[in-house]
Amino acid sequence: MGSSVIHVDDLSASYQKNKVLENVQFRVEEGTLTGIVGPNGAGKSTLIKTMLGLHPILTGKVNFWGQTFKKTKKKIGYVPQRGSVDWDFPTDALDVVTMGLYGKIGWLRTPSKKDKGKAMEALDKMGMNAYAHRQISQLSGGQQQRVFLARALVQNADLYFMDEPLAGVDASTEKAIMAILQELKQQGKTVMVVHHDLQTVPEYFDHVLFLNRTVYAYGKTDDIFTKENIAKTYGGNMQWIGEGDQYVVHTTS
Ligand SMILES: Nc1ncnc2c1ncn2[C@@H]1O[C@H](COP(=O)(O)OP(=O)(O)OP(=O)(O)O)[C@@H](O)[C@H]1O
Repeated sequence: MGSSVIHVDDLSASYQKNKVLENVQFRVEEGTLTGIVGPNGAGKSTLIKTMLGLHPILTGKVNFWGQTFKKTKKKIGYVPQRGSVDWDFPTDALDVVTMGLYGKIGWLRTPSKKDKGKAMEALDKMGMNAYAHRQISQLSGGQQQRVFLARALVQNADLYFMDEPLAGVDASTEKAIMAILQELKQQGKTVMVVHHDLQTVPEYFDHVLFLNRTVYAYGKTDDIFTKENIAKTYGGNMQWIGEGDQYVVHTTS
């Protein structure tokens, strides 16, 4: 059994006076692949941002390997929501991926040939080597997402947070991204992914975090991905059809 990588205790966060996270509490074991699910506005993005020091903590504590984020941030990778990034920034795909190495090579150093080689390798892995010198604004949404994944790969972190990497991508990109997530897990890395499609949760994730302002359930998908937990987290808006491992979930509003 792996040891706990993430400890979140009594975490709350707000925007002005609007508390959007309250008493959030969970532990995540090393080498797990967790899907973070919950309705729109549940606080999934805010949870990640708060854990990574991008949004202030109102109360509570977040630890990685028993230490603060500041002390461990080099071991942590983050893939933000595609919509939150300025894609008009004039840079090409290779540069975006090379930036993933900056934690290691330092901001002031010009990337070496070897660094560029590593970045090319990651682009290749995501099927994007032909687009290395394409401006990022001229890539499709799915291609931008692949570039982001390549950037996370070169960072070679031990823990990854990804905010909806599968949103708006086609079936082949979804497959490519899931293969990478599985590979990271096989390497013993810990991955947390905000995910919207409840139907694919049992196939994609070994753990699931049900979030709606607070944690409704966290644990092994086999144990806690139940009709009851979905109903609790989503209110009356979800309908469960089928039995056993037939997960067919419909939004009714
Ligand atoms: N910058 C902001 N200023 C004010 N309120 C915000 C801001 N960002 C998010 N919120 C609010 O905080 C709550 C949680 O938002 P968050 O984006 O974390 O939810 P989410 O679960 O990621 O949603 P979605 O699934 O729709 O992406 C929402 O009510 C949202 O309106």
